[in-house]
Amino acid sequence: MKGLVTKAVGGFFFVADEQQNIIRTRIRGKVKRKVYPGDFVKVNDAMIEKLYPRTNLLFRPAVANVDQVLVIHSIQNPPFARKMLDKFLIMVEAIGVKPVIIINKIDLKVPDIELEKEMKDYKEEGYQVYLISVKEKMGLNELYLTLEEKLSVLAGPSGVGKSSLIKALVPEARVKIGEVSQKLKRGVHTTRHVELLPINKGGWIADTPGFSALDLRGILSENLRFYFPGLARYEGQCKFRGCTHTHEPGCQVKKAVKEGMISEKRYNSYLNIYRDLEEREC
Ligand SMILES: Nc1nc2c(ncn2[C@@H]2O[C@H](COP(=O)(O)OP(=O)(O)OP(=O)(O)O)[C@@H](O)[C@H]2O)c(=O)[nH]1
Ligand SMILES: [Zn+2]
Repeated sequence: MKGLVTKAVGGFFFVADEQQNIIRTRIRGKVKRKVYPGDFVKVNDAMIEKLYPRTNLLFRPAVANVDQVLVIHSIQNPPFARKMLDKFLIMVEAIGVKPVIIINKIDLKVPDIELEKEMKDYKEEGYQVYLISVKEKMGLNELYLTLEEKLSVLAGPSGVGKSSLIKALVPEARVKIGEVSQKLKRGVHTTRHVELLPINKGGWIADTPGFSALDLRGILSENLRFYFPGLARYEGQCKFRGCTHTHEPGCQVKKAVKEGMISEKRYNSYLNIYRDLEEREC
């Protein structure tokens, strides 16, 4: 059978079939490459015989074949911060995985934030945006649908509700199993093993969130424009090849900002982060 590795621990690999039934396997010595959660493998007699090629491999958490990263922020506690959200989006874009924006805690009333308006820019740029409250179970059904048939990883700053969301999404019994095995593991190992948890109709979510700390190391200012979909659309249309859309004459991006085709806030965010990166590169 072809299966999905959900967890690798102590020389064992837990592999799920299409119905999300999980069996414990070992691996044949002839499979030389390291196998990660998210990998597709061929299993015979509870032995992994083959590793299928992967589309990507994330680090921290180490998960293969990630379909989307759910970038979660909260409206309050911690307060919503656009620059922070933009940086998370850049990180996900840079690894070539699709980001999905989630704003949590919409049950908290914040008079000076018009969330719908704030999110309009992102939607126009092509991002899926979900406004939810894990606490009040608002918006979760809609979110559920985007998780079908996909492997998702959560990312976002501390305290925004990542663990709460995972618990809300994964059926009760499965979470309990996860918690028990977590306790058992702690006694034996100190390392944290990523586990993929089944959600719905072939959907999986990693129980360990990705990069909660933010740094854009490895991202060059000259490449930043590719990680803003609204700007990337104009690639090759400016007067100068490799135009960074910052100071060059004949820039179609700047023109589009003036004409209201590109969100001014998003463009300013680009300039702001561009300068941060440039400063670091000096
Ligand atoms: N008001 C409100 N509080 C929430 C909601 N979701 C989560 N919280 C609370 O926010 C706090 C942080 O939630 P966690 O799920 O631990 O957040 P996290 O992102 O996993 O945090 P880290 O583990 O630090 O990365 C907890 O006190 C939750 O009860 C929500 O929808 N509304
Ligand atoms: Zn330009």
